[in-house]
Amino acid sequence: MAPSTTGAQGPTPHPSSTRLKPLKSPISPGELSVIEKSKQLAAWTAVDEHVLPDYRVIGIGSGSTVPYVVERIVSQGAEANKDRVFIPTGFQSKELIVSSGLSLGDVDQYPTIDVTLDGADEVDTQLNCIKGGGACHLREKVLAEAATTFILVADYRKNVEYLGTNFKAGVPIEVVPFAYAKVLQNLHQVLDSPKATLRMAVAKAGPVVTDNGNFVIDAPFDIDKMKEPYTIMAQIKMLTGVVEVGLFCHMARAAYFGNQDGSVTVKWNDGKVQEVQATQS
Ligand SMILES: O=C(CO)[C@H](O)[C@H](O)COP(=O)(O)O
Repeated sequence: MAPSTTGAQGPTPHPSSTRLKPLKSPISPGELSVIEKSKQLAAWTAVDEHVLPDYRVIGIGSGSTVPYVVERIVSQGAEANKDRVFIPTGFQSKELIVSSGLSLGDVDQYPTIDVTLDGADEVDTQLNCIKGGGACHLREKVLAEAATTFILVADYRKNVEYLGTNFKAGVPIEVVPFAYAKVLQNLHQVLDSPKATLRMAVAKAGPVVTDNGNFVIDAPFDIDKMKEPYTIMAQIKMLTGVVEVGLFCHMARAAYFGNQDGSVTVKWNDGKVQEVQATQS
């Protein structure tokens, strides 16, 4: 967390901090692409069903769907949000919380969270998911586990039968930097992931460095292994030097997928699947 600066006049607000935003979405629906619209539908529907008036501690995940989660929470109004605290999963969600005028907290202050809403790279029929495309999966998993209810939000492309169907980059694995070569070797030689690679930064020379100062390895596995995500997750997690694995198994209560036709598919952890007409305003 960035330290807050406190002067004689009291705390100095974050430069992008504003008062709570007005009720209406700042983004006109006509300006959104089909994929963006489906992310928004999923996020809004999930917020309407799971961010309840008496909830006080709310976890905010990472990725491109999460801004719509925050947008919808803000639309619940200043009164609904005034006694709430929002816990981020990384730099992006911290900025979102602060710039929306919501109160920021951290999981070490609030180890019990009423609900955490987060995106996913892919979700299977049992609500196992791949996370970590944005390299935030360590904090994301902590906030998922700390939450009484963990909810996934995504567009229709992420709704699959088996993990690894569309998301081919592999399982994101956060590792301590000095152990990365050893873990890569383990993945290549022991866990049958010959294409596992260190994730490299795009606008910086060298590897991606997570919000926790660690590196990320992306490890693709055969579909047969991905059909048993808990097994492969446990095997990876046992490698010394691994901090966290971007496979979230048996954690989500429900997953909301926005569809191209404007409906939302809701998959529940008891196997129930619903098609709902999405929230439009
Ligand atoms: O796990 C994540 C970051 O670590 C994200 O939630 C995941 O990558 C989905 O992001 P997006 O909605 O942008 O596709």
